[in-house]
Amino acid sequence: MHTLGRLHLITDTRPGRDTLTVVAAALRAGFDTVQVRPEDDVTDRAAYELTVRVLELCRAGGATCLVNDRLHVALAAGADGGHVGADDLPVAAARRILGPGAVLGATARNPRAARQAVADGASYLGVGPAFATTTKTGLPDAIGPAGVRAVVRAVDVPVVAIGGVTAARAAELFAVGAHAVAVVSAVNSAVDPGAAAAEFAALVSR
Ligand SMILES: Cc1ncc(COP(=O)(O)OP(=O)(O)O)c(N)n1
Ligand SMILES: Cc1ncsc1CCOP(=O)(O)O
Ligand SMILES: [Mg+2]
Repeated sequence: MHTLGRLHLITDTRPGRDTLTVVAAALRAGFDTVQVRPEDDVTDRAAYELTVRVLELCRAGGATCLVNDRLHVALAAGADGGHVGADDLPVAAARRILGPGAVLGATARNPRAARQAVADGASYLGVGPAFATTTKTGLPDAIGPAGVRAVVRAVDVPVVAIGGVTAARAAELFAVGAHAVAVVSAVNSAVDPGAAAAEFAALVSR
């Protein structure tokens, strides 16, 4: 039984987004994990202040709070852990920084990379892009549910499927063994983020 949540909201700090309002609405709807993911042009000070505010919301809602890339911000704010990918600190170094008890996610797109990330200390894997997305540039082609399944079969830590995930497509990912889904635009860019989040929540409460 995994204690990691099944619905991960990733913050969207791009201009025009009301990050904290979306986080609050998603938590009310049933999201159980928030990953603070400041864009690269966001200062550490602003990233820290955002994390402190998100963490308050997560604590009030019993949710887990993770920070993407900036592990010093995660530690300084007292978040539950962090997430690293190929351009970030290596997984083993991230584990040394966060300590043995923290949640540590690592991006992995194939079974070999997945096994290595787990050996290096990852407690969950972010796997994708599951489907095409425009939220992050420079990504490889989508791996689809079959690619997610290949990673699920290779490791014994929770797999969090990411990339182009909508409520309509999430069921396919759960069906191949993904423990969780992580979403940016499906909730942050929705006209009604709370309603969009509720559609995801309905999938996991069945
Ligand atoms: C759950 C989850 N999976 C994958 C990622 C992507 O991390 P990374 O490859 O380091 O890319 P950036 O998000 O840092 O641009 C993630 N953040 N979360
Ligand atoms: C950060 C990241 N890593 C792989 S896909 C992705 C972005 C996911 O965003 P969306 O849910 O809008 O497709
Ligand atoms: Mg990263």
